[in-house]
Amino acid sequence: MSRLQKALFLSDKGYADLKKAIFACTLTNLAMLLPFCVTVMIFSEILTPFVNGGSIQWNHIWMLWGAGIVSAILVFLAAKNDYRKTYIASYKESNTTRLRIAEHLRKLPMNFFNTKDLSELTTNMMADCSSMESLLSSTIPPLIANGITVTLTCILLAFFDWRLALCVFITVPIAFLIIWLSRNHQKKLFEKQVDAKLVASDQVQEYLEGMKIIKSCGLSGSHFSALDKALLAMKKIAIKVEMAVGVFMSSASMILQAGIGITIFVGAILLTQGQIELLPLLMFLLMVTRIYGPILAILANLSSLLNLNVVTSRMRTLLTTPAMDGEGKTVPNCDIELSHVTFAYNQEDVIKDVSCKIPQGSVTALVGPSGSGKSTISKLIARFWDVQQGKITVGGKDIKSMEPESLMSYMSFVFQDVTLFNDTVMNNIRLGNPNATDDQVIAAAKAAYCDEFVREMPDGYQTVLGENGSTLSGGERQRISIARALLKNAPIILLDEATASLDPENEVLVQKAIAKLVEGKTVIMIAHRLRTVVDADQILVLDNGRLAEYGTHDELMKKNGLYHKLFHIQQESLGWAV
Ligand SMILES: Nc1ncnc2c1ncn2[C@@H]1O[C@H](COP(=O)(O)OP(=O)(O)OP(=O)(O)O)[C@@H](O)[C@H]1O
Repeated sequence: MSRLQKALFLSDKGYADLKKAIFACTLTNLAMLLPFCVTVMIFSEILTPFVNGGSIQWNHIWMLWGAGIVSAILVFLAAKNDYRKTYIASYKESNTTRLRIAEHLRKLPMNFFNTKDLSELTTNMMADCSSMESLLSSTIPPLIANGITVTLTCILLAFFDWRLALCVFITVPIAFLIIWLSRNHQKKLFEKQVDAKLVASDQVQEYLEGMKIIKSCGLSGSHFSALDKALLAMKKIAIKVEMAVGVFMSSASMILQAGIGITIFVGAILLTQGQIELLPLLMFLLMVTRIYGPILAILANLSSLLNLNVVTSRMRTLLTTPAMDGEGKTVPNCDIELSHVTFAYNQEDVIKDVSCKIPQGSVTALVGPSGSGKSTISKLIARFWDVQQGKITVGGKDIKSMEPESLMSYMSFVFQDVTLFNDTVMNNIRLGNPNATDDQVIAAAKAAYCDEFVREMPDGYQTVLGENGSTLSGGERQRISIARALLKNAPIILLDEATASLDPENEVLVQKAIAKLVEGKTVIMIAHRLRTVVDADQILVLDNGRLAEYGTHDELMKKNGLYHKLFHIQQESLGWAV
């Protein structure tokens, strides 16, 4: 893999396309020299009689006109090919990169998402990929193509008159030096700009997410000062970047174009000394006016390329973060065992030396005070995170050795916060099993008591739910998630007491749906209300990350420990109901 391919995170196809784009762009640049050469030749035909005497050769001029038309057609064809090869290929490649990032994200452990927020990842996938897109389409191919064209023109001019050619290019190294020396300053500013954009998009997202609070507390936009500040900072740094780039580019451009003056001056001396004739000198000067455009384009593209690292560093961090690996294993049964499991999200252990067995086909309830680690245990069993000490096995196999996807095929979740996608009801339920037919989806929806409310929607199962299904009630969302789980028909069900915040009518429907879902399955249930767990086969009582006690409801009540205490507190609070 070449350094450029590595630096730009290009796929093999993307790199091959980039090489084709550079070639196509070079062809266009060379083709564009043709009409110019024809113009110079026509000019020379017209001027020759004035300088050397004689008459204008009209047949030559008409032939050159014909050549001009042919060269214009060639330019058109080359530009069309160039456009196809550069822009279309770069859009394809950035699409591939976005999919690659999405695919990689899916395989990353959840602790990666603890350190990144949503807007940073969105920026990674959208803005950084767009910057790469523009590097691939409008920076790298023109940079290399212009480099080749300028070198060829330089050789041509040197053949014509090496002394004048030297005058033309004498300012080029100085212009390059200015851009090169300014690179650190530009890079720092560019980094600040990228950070400011990130902070601003973070603030915009927070502002939109907090709209309910902003409205309910009567806060106007200007009161949301963090957003104000972030947008102002972004504006300021954008102006600074433009000013800095503008100053360096115009200085480089000014020094570069001083080469025309030097060439005219030296040309005039050579003319007076009789070392060059007037007509060749005029032709030379005409060609010189064309050379600085591509060199300036190289300088502009070079400064974008020098900031390549800033654009790619976040993408590099993301794509080089090791994914959760493992083999696509099958397990002989669904017995789950935790042995001496210890886990910390950051520094402090939140699960401490927990060991327990969850036999296949049993119902296990996880209970304990808030923050005791119930959700964490269920997420560790699903391998959202890897444990730091001890191990978790399913069917005797360490889940660390199992590919997350194959482990996930044994599990279904029903959590309180249901995620729905901006898609039809049918497709939202089908997520449980992408291969399910419409009839199977509808059967699962019926079993989860969704059918009735779905049919009342404007387009029934084809109704688009909108952003996270905001038009549905909590109970309806829950039932859709149960329909998904029913469709998946996984042998292990993880339930986060799903009915906690529902009204009685919805609670009955959801409970009935859950009863169908858990039939004959291995169930792990996070319970906040202890009256819902009295029939569980075993209850694991967690206290500050430790397994304080376990047993059936009756056994635990007899122990007179934490469970007994929590149960009584809840019974009493039920009596307080207003
Ligand atoms: N993503 C996270 N990053 C860092 N700390 C976390 C994260 N999720 C949970 N914690 C911390 O881990 C501890 C256990 O949290 P967990 O959610 O597992 O408890 P819980 O018993 O399910 O709580 P609750 O009943 O309130 O839902 C808590 O101290 C919590 O603050």
